Amino acid sequence: MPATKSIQNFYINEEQSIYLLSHQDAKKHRQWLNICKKQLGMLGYQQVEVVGSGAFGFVFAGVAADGEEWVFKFSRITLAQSVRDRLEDEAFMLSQIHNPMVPKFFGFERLKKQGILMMARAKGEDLEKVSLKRGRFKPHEVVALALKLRNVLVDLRDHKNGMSPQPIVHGDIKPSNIVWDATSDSFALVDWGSSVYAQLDSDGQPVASNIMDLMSSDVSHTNARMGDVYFIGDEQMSGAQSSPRFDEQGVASTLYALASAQSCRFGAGVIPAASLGLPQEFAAVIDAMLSKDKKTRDQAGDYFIRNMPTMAKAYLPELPAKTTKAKIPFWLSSGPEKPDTVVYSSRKQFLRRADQNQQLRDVNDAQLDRYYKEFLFDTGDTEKAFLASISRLAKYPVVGGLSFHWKQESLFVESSLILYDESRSKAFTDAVNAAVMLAQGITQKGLFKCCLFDARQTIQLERDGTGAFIFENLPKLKYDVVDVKASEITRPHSYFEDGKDPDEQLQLPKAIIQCVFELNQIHHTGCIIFESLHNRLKIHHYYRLLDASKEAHFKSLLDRIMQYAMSIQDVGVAGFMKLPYKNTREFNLCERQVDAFYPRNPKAVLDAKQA
Ligand SMILES: Nc1ncnc2c1ncn2[C@@H]1O[C@H](COP(=O)(O)OP(=O)(O)OP(=O)(O)O)[C@@H](O)[C@H]1O
Repeated sequence: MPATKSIQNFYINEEQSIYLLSHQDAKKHRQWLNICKKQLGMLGYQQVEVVGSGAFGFVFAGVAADGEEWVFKFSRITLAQSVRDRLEDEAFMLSQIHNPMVPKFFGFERLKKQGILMMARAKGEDLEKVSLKRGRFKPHEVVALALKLRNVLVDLRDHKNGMSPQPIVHGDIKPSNIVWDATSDSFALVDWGSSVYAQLDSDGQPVASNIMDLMSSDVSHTNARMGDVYFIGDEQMSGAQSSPRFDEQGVASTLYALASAQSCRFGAGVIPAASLGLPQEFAAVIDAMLSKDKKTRDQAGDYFIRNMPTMAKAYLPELPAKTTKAKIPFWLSSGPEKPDTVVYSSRKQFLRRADQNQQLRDVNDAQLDRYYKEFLFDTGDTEKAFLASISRLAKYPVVGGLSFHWKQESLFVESSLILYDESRSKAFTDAVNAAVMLAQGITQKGLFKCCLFDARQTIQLERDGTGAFIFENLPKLKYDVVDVKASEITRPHSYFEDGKDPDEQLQLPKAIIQCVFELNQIHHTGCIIFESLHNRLKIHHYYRLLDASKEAHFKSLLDRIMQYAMSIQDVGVAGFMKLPYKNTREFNLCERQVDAFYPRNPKAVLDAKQA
């Protein structure tokens, strides 16, 4: 497609809420997205839209003049050249695969440093998005998907170069890389950026598909690429030679994540597949595929490939849905605009504790978020799964706070969560429950807290050359008012006073602390985080006043906090969170959730229900 030559100067920013970028960066980011859209429009593509973004790129879609739907994948220009070159490798692998489950390759262009991969658009939505909307997938859905994925694995293993076997490894199978169309029930496997020709077959024997491989002296080295560390198996993680086993692992992780409403594989020790109401044989295979023991994993993988067609024939009618109760309460709220949720947590401290090799010691805050995935290596699986479950909560339009306190034999959870989309209640309940169950599986004593706020409301003030803040009118801290029954107001409520957080290095002016102390006398929930940088100050916050009679006082305190914030000179982060009641819920620690399988005789269950 030579016409793409006119697309120039693409720059894609780091992935974060656009509302947290500086005003200038946000403007640049929007401008670039608009340039992309406009350029694609000028090339004759219509209905151009952003359909996805990942760690490596940005994905646009548009409809060509002949009605065909195209996808354009741009690599992030901020990444190292070697990483950006992967887009060309991805284009090559995609061009090699001809499978109804893989989008057709259209072309690859390089414009200055910017690569653009063009391919057919897969119909539908990726399964991570579907999972966030629906919560736990139903047993028959998981089993049907398992059969489809098993068939893809077989196709990839059977790939040939002419007459010689040349198995392909996708290397990054996970929910967000599977696009599903509900109407036609069609699936597509996207993102071939980690794909390679397998070096070993599933029995661990070298694959010598061409003479070059045989002559290569480098056969002991891996050609494998890193997939998403939340989904790949142990061998791919540890740099073993590439083999079809990698994708078996991706498939097992994907099925597990969708069945359990999580965004990773690491929770399987605490919330095993055997506890998810799946058919017993199927659950056992998934748990064994996720096992720590290679032999068990491989045997289960073989069993999965061999027996999935039979397992998928089982009669799995949808059973009357039991309403799942949220283990911790949340409130529903509606508003004209949904929050763009960002989570701010004490996970750095939490991670540092689990970081035995002390690799995190020298990492500053901003970097830590970026390198977070890489630093997961030394953390325990359940801790990883717990942190991933908290990140999953932030994918919902929600504000609030959570505090998990592990003491002796119990876990205490204080919470205040407000969800701004009723249609997501069920899915959010599943996500919250997964977070609590994972927390129950953590044995180390300690405290973890997080605030979820709306990045759209974040106040940003730039400093001038002297360090003074630039503004015409001092922005105001916003709040909602919800008048709670008087009887509830008398209940004791907690304040965020658990000592100094080592992650919060910012020294706040005493006057601010005094105001926060006074605020604490008024019944409310909320959080405020001051993030002071050299050139600007960000104030993330949400406030919900629960005693309308105190509004005047409440408002004046918030105004005073803003005034005193103008004297912040120090650099760092500090914050306060206020939850409505102390120790909202107490849970037993629980190493592993109990077994729960799909009934052996579902008809009997249905008949009993009808009777
Ligand atoms: N051909 C396609 N058709 C439809 N949607 C697509 C297609 N390719 C990508 N997408 C969408 O774009 C998203 C991001 O694409 P992709 O996974 O290729 O990017 P990435 O930067 O490599 O992501 P990651 O960091 O997750 O590896 C996908 O999750 C999917 O929703």
